[in-house]
Amino acid sequence: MKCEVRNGIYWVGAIDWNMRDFHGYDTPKGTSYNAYLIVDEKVALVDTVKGGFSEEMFMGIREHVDPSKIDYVIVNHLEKDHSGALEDVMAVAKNAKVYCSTRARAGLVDKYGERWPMTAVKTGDTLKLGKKTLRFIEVPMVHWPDSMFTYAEEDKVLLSNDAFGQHIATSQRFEDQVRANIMYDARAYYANILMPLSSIIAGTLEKLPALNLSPDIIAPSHGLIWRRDPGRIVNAYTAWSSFRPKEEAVIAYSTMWGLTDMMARLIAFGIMDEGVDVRLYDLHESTLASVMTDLLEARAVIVGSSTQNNIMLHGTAELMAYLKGLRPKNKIAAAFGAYGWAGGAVKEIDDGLRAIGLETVEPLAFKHIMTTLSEDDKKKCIEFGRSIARRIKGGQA
Ligand SMILES: Cc1cc2nc3c(=O)[nH]c(=O)nc-3n(C[C@H](O)[C@H](O)[C@H](O)COP(=O)(O)O)c2cc1C
Repeated sequence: MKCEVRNGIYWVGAIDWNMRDFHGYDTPKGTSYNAYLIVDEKVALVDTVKGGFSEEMFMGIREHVDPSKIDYVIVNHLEKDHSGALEDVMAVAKNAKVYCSTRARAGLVDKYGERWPMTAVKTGDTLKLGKKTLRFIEVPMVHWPDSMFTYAEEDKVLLSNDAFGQHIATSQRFEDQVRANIMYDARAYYANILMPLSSIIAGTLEKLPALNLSPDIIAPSHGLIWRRDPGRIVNAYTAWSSFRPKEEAVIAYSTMWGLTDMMARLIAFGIMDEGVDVRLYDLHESTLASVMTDLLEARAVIVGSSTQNNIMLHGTAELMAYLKGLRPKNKIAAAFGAYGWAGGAVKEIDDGLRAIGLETVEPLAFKHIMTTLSEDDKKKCIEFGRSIARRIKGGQA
């Protein structure tokens, strides 16, 4: 498949239509591994693909050059979905030299030894290919300590590796060619992979103007390339990394016999009554990834579970572990749920939300052995939702 990104810069990646779980994050739409070939007097390959997809990448490369003619392989990131085919490339491109960050070099030496000539580069270092210049920008922890961007200076193409990506497999390569709203997929990717790195990402974004980067095209290592107004995705990252919230709430809960579900629905009514958007997820029916995608922009997260054997149900426990790792910030948080005798789940959730550092409100728990709520309890649920919504809007709870 031929795809020119701009002036001799080609997409030569692979499409993984069937990828459904990416290091534990649900990827219902699959993904792509984007490698880029830059053809000038010298030929550079920026990133490779996941192991097992080498032939698809070589087919793309052969559309433009004989793979043995590759002079440089730029490793923007060590992770196996990008460097998995490096060994295959180096076996064919016998004279190629590897360029990567110092940390990536250490990782490559660890795995492969000093098998190939490898040059460690730092921010501002350049590599001349002829008319084209590649500039390297280290971006540690966007996504791993070794991560790096490569900027094709004259063509204003930023090869951003894991930043600005989306997990989606499509027959098109550019975002402007796709009818679906890719911003949702970009948000899902950010929420489930990059959220815990937000303060570092915010700091990196602040530094970019001083580096004099003004990309016309942002070409990430997963999903579609941003060609139409790439500022949109940069602005979205600025908002996401600073946890700038919208007036929205997410309710996520688990239930055995439906009482906690009833509470959740009534809390949602209260939130809606105040004119605030809410989304509700039964955690035994929903993916954690979809919850996190909405939670990223929501001002409030309301987590529920009934008590089973003194603790929360496993669906909620999984969410709490997921939240702990992804470390959301700037959120109002509340716990709720039903129990039959001594309870335990709601306190456990409340303690967990506090430990994450969220702004918790007084939890709501009802003791009911039978799955029904009194009229008074129903009113309490609605008022619980209303008070959270008022807080979301910045007024008094
Ligand atoms: C298998 C099982 C174990 C339970 N364990 C506890 C428990 O340890 N402590 C408690 O207070 N209630 C316990 N309950 C009672 C439920 O928490 C109670 O019925 C609650 O109202 C159910 O809410 P739900 O319909 O949202 O699941 C248990 C119920 C079941 C079915």
